[in-house]
Parts: sequence; C-alpha cells; structure tokens
Amino acid sequence: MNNKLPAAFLEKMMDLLGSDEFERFLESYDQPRVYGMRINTQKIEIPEFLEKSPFALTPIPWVSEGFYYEEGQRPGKHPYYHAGLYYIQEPSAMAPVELLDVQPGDKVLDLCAAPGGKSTQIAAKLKGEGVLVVNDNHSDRVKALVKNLELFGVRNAVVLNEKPERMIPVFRGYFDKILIDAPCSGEGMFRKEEDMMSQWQRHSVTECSSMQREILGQAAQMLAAGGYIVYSTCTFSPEENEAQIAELLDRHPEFEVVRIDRAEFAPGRPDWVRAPWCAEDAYSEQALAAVAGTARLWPHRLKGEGHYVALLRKRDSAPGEMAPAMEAAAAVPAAGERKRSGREALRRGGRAEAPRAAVSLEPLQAFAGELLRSEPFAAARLVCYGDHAYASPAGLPELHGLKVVRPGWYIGALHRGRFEPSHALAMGLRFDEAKRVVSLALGDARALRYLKGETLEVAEEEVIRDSDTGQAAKGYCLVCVDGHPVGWGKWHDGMLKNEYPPGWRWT
Ligand SMILES: C[S@@+](CC[C@H](N)C(=O)[O-])C[C@H]1O[C@@H](n2cnc3c(N)ncnc32)[C@H](O)[C@@H]1O
Repeated sequence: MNNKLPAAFLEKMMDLLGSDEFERFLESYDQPRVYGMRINTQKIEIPEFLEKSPFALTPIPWVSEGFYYEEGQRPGKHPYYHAGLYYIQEPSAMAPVELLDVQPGDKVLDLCAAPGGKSTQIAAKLKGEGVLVVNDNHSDRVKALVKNLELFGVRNAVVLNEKPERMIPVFRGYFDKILIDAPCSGEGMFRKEEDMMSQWQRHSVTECSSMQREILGQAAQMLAAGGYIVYSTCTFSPEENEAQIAELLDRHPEFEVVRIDRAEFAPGRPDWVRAPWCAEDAYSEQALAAVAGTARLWPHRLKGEGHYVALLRKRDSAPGEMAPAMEAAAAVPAAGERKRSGREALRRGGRAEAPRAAVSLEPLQAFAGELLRSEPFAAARLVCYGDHAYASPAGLPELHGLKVVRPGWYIGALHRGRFEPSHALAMGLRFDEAKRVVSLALGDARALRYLKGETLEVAEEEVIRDSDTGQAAKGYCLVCVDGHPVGWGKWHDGMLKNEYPPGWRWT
C-alpha cells in the first residue's frame, strides 16, 4: 500500500523523521490494520461484557474501556451493537478523551463532534451527571452524531449545529473541559481509508491550519478558568499540531501545556516547527519548549493509526475572565396550551424551533407513571420544542439564537393528548427502570426478527410487569435483548407490534 502514498507526503515525512525512523513508519502501512471497540460502561460493566463477549478481545493499553478485536469479526452485526453496548473506534482515536479526564458532573464541550465517537466516550465518563454539549458545523454529519448518542443511551447531551463563534456569547467561560478534535488533513487515516490519500493535497494542510487556529481561539473563550482543553488531530503535520499549540500559548498566555507522560506515546516535536513547514521564528522559545509536553501516537510505535494530542490548562485567575453564562430560568411548560410541531423542523433542517412553554405534559406524566419504575428525568428540565419533549440537562444557559438539534434527551412526542415515547428514551433506559418489559434471550430467533422490524408472537406470560399492581400486559413494552433495551414494542393479544425505527433496522 505504501506505493500509493502521495509523493509530497512521503518527502515531508522523510525530512521530519529521518531515514531510519521513516523506514519503520513506511513499513507500518504494509502491516494489517488494527480494529478497536470501546465498551459503553453506562450500559454494562467491563467484566460482565468480557464474560459474554462473542469477540476475541485484547486490551488497548491507553484506555481502560478500549479493546482490540480481530479482523473478520463483525461487531457492527450483532444485537449487542443495536443495544449500544460498545462503539467501534480506531484505537488511537480513544486517547484524547482519556487525557481530558472527564469526571461525573463536569460541563464538557465537544466542539467538532460528528460522528460522535469521542462524544460517546465523554458521555460514558460523565455517567449521566453534568452537561455535555456536542457541536458540529456540518448539518449532514450532525445526523450521525445524534444517532450515535441515542444508540449509546446518552441522557445529558445537547446537540448543536453551529459555527463556534456564534456559541461564544452563550457559553463564554462556561465549560470545565473542552475537546477540539479538529478537522485536519487526515494523514493518519491513509491506511484506514484509502480515499483520504487521493483527497490529500499539500495545500489542505495550509487550509486546515487556518481553521484550527480559529477554532482553538474560539474554544479558549468558552473555557472556565482552571479548565482543560484537549486538542487532537489524526494527522502528522507539525503545522496542524505543535505549531497550533505554540501559537495558542503565545496568543493566550493564560494557557499552559500539561505534560502527557505515557510510555506508549512519543513526545511532541518543537524541532519540527521550522521552515519549510512552519514560519521560522514565529513563536516564542518558551512556547516551543512547552510543546514537547504534547504527544504523538505513531503507527510504527503502537497498535493504532496515529494521532496528535495536546492537553492545555487555563490558569485559575485568567486575566480578563468573564463571568460564566447565566443558567436559564426553569422552563417546564404550563399545562393546557396549544402545541406546535418542531419535529418537522428537526427533520428538515436538523434544527429545533425555540422552546414553547405551551404543551400539556400530562400524557407524558401518565406514560411515566404507567411504564417507568424510576424517575430518569427528575434532575433534568423538561422542555418542549413544538410537540416534542426533551429532558434538558440542568444548569444550561439559554440557547436562544443557536441552531439546536437536540436540546437534551429526546423523550417523545405529544400528539392530540397522547404520548409516543421516542427510541432515544428506550435506549437511555435500563431494563430495571421499566415496569413492562419483553425480554428476549440472545439466542431467541425473535431477537433478530425484532431488530429487522417484524411483528412478534409474544405470549401474555412473557410480558414482565408489575405484579404488585396487577398491571395489564397490553400497551407499550420496553424490548430487551439479553437484558439490554433495544427499543419499544406494543403488546396486544399475543402479538408485539414492532416500534423499532426503520432507519435503525438490521439489514
Ligand atoms: C475529525 S472530525 C471529528 C470526529 C469526531 N470527534 C469523532 O470522534 O467521531 C472533525 C469534525 O469537525 C467538523 N468541523 C469542521 N470545521 C468545523 C468548525 N469550524 N466548527 C465545528 N466543527 C467543525 C467536521 O464537520 C468534522 O465532523
């Protein structure tokens, strides 16, 4: 494969790495690709997953939830995938979130988030506590981001489709942690996606560098004093990596590099911030020295495609720090007023209308009383956008004026006095949070038939329900496979009507 690599890329890597290391780097392109998956610890503990995993897994050293699986295994074709028990992710791409050290309760921004691999990793670390704002400026890519968050069962994420500069007035100084997984020239993707080679041109590095510079400066303004930014790329060029960090340090003296010390990772290369790749003498010596504390993941030094990661801290009393954005006033809609459809707006433009405090939540409350054992949205703020109800994480600033794709966990639709639960609600619940469940064993042929969208024969005694209250079998049931929710069904008279969304079906 290495004979397909762009000549200008090879020439540059030879200059940077020197002949010995360049040889090893080049040989890595002829090694077989490695494959990774990350266990969703929000849904299953690692030992339990390992015990029942149908895949041969070996740990990825730099991420506790990450495992290599073998070529030929197809984790995307398994009911556990449909239950959101793992995310398939390139192993070195798991490093940035690990280094961000997200804790439950943090307010975290994933600024360039689609399709959401790293967002799901952050969400698992938040364990449902705190606020996760995910954003991507590309409206089509945001759809995959929404789907992945729903599949993962994330309850506390807000999805935006915005230009970062428009987010600054809303989120100035708000976040504890920000991930910038920057758009880049993708040199670390050549082995995984050969198309990236044909797209790569020398000038794409220059274009990406100017985007990255802008995004870093914008993110810096949304971080609270004492907060952390992880900046990452899947490319090797110093213009997009060390030079970006050196420039940020010179422009924003309130930032410092936190040294990344992991045996598997190589240090950042201040000596590569030089002509002809980078402007000579453009950065202070102090900033250049600091970038040695950033990290490079090389495909010839570890089992992964390659990444660059920098961990930055904004000092506690940053000069000119603004007050954090104010929390929005509680906005639980009042009962009995008119509803309007925001669903269409979400579908067409990927964007919600402004919330309306006008929809009766009674049908939702009745559904929750009948079906839910726990109060999964108790800590959130219920908001209605048109006919659609969301549980919005508490502590969010007012989002007016922003392109909001999901203002929180999508709970369902309120139509003509009825409530239709969303697929996202099913995926965010646990087995023991529902009062009416149809639980299918992994080996039960009906599990696959459910995922294919078929109606199932289910005997009344198979509907697990609240025996204390003499609950009827008829109505919505949470369908689980091997104890993990996969969607809704509606039971009536020995049949389970399939509510699995068409776009999610097993094909
Ligand atoms: C490397 S990808 C992100 C991958 C993602 N973090 C993941 O793990 O799945 C970079 C993303 O940045 C988005 N992007 C490009 N320019 C942007 C900008 N100015 N603001 C926000 N997102 C941007 C692209 O649409 C792309 O989805």
